[in-house]
Amino acid sequence: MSDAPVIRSDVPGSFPWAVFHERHPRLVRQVLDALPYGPAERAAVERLLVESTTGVLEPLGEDAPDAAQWREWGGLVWGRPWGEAPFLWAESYFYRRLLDAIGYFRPGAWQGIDPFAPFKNAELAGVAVDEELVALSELDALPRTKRAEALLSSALWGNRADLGFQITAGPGGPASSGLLADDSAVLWSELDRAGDGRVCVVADNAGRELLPDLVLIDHLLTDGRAAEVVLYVKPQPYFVSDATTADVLASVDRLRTAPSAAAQAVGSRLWQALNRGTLVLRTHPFFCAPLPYHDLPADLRAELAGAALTILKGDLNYRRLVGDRLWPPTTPFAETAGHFPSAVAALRTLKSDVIVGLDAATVARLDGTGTTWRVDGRHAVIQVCAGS
Ligand SMILES: O=P(O)(O)OC[C@@]1(O)O[C@H](CO)[C@@H](O)[C@@H]1O
Repeated sequence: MSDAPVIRSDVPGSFPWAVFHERHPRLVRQVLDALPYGPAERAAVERLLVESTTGVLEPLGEDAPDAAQWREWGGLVWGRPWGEAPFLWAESYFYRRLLDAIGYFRPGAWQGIDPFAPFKNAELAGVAVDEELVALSELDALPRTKRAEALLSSALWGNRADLGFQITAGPGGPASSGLLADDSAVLWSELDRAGDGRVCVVADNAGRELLPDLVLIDHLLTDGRAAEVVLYVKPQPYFVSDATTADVLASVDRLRTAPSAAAQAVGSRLWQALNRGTLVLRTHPFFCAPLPYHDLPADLRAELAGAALTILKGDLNYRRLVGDRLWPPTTPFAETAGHFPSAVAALRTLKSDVIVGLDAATVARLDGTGTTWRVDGRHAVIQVCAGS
């Protein structure tokens, strides 16, 4: 076990503290403004905000379908201030309790209604998406290697389009300033080595991140880099814009009806791939669990073990892969990701304190800038832990 400190949200002024005390209050206002929830839901959401900033962790009611599971996942945290729980745990539980507050799992009018759908829909409908999809037609003219690089890059930087992050950083966030680690050559060689195996993609955000992810998946399938792609999505709304099955369907539809022949062709091929079973959508409750991937349950571990490569998208998946700890940033990536059941690639823009696999000169340069480089979304990594 590592002795790197587990990140918590009880240090005023820290990034995790700001998530609870600045990001969540804004998020809650936006959720309550976006849908006409009644007095009971509104009061429950307000109570959650007070509990999660100044109160102690209360378990789910016994009538919740996953109450027993969460009691077990919580272990000794119940009755403790939220900030004393691991940040990863507490943040995940916040989203579960938000669904509880708005009646997502309770029989009634709000059952199954995604509280984040208004934001996701607005993003998907935006003209910026049309412009991005029109640009797809330029890719056909590129040589194979350049096309693959461009698709990987847009799937990577698409991770900035995370609606939770934008609540505090503003739309689009600051301009990007580059890759801090780039194992993309290893990623492509892992795919080539595996020939026509199965590639798993663990999705992150819907909308402007999922669209380039889907275009990359189409490339893997049509370019002979994967015989089958399994796309894992969340079983329920989570971390604001995380993709669910409904979001994948909306994105495929957006592609098929886009004002760009190239985008329409991608959308049609993905539809056919779903029909044929070369593209498979899957989910698992563990994708909304408050735990690191080190604790993968046996069934999901076995499923992922069969992959030639698993691509994990985004910041939260990165935190779950390497462990949500204040690692020395020069800790080798393989030391923290080697437990994963298949070769694994992380495509992540930096939006939280966790980082590994950097060289000392890069860390010194970034620290010397005096910026919030670990959390401001301007930097990214492509890190790969190859299979044996
Ligand atoms: O996983 P994603 O969408 O890339 O990022 C999730 C995120 O916005 O939420 C967490 C803080 O709330 C951080 O891990 C990160 O900033």
